[in-house]
Amino acid sequence: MVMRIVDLRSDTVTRPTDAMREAMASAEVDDDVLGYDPTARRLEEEMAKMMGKEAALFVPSGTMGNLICVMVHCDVRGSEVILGDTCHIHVYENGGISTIGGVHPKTIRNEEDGTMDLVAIEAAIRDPKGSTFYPSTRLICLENTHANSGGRCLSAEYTDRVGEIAKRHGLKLHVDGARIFNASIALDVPVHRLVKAADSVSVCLSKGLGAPIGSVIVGSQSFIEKAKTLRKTLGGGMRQIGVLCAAALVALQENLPKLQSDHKKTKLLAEGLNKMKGIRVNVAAMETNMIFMDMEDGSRLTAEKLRKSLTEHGILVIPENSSRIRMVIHHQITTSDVHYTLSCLQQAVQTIQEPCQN
Ligand SMILES: Cc1ncc(COP(=O)(O)O)c(C=O)c1O
Ligand SMILES: C[C@@H](O)[C@H](N)C(=O)O
Repeated sequence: MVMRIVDLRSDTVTRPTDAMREAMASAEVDDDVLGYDPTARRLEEEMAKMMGKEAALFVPSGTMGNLICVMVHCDVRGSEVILGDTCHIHVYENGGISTIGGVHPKTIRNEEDGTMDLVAIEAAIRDPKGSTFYPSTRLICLENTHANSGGRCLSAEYTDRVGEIAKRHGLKLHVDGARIFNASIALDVPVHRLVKAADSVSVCLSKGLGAPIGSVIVGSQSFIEKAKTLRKTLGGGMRQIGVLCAAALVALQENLPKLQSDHKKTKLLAEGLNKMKGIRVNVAAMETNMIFMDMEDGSRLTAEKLRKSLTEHGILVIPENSSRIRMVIHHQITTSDVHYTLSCLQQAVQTIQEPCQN
């Protein structure tokens, strides 16, 4: 029996559309190491223009995009980067900025809305006079949207303020913009305005945009030239990458306009979940395409029990911890999938909480 699958694990799970596969098959390609791949060049020019930066570079993943950006900015031994304690670079990238980049992380608590307190940022900057003992601060990293706070958006004004702090202290600013397009749509602010203060941005093509692979980093011409060399050093120099970039160009065309509806489906799901006994969702905080669904104390509900029950109905989710499940909406989740998820979850909640009545 073919089971209905509703994959809410992440927005990284989308399958390439037929249009993407056709574009991949017919992509114009060349060797992007010996020269440049024409389709990659088209994507990079398009992304640089959209982000309001001089140049762009296709990279195999967001993790490599962030690593390259941090390493280009922090190219002096003993460098330190200020970043959030729950940001992706610090939590999910295997400590690559340290193990490979030799860069020291200085974490600051991420607030519930994904920001870091501006006073705390400035206070964390090392005093250059203390260089006998201290690493030297060279970079501040932000993440927009901020995944571990549930896809919360950082405003352009907040990013500008962090940029002013960076400039005042001769530092650079990197934005992990894996889901920057979600922030742009949710805030109704063009992406180039959101990242105006940033010296570099890493943008995922493989998340809400639905491309099968890859990210693009953007920055100044000289920054991207250094980034290209470092990409090769890290083993990311790729040959006929037009096959991949062609899919990303289709994704920009096809799926960028769908992000608004992803957010609408997220709200529909969040509001439905929040009505269930023993379940809590901070609906107002679900600003983009992610939901954190919390189980109330004493509700007999656990993330594992609900995950197991949902999986039996073909609904795939990832628990954040024993009493929280994350659900991520993407363009291959339909409104009917949202209603199906709500009805399966209602049934599971009922069964777990009132076993004797079933
Ligand atoms: C905020 C954020 N930054 C960076 C990444 C890394 O992207 P990738 O999985 O392509 O390495 C992810 C997740 O995938 C992410 O959620
Ligand atoms: C887990 C993390 O690496 C991924 N970016 C996600 O949000 O699914």
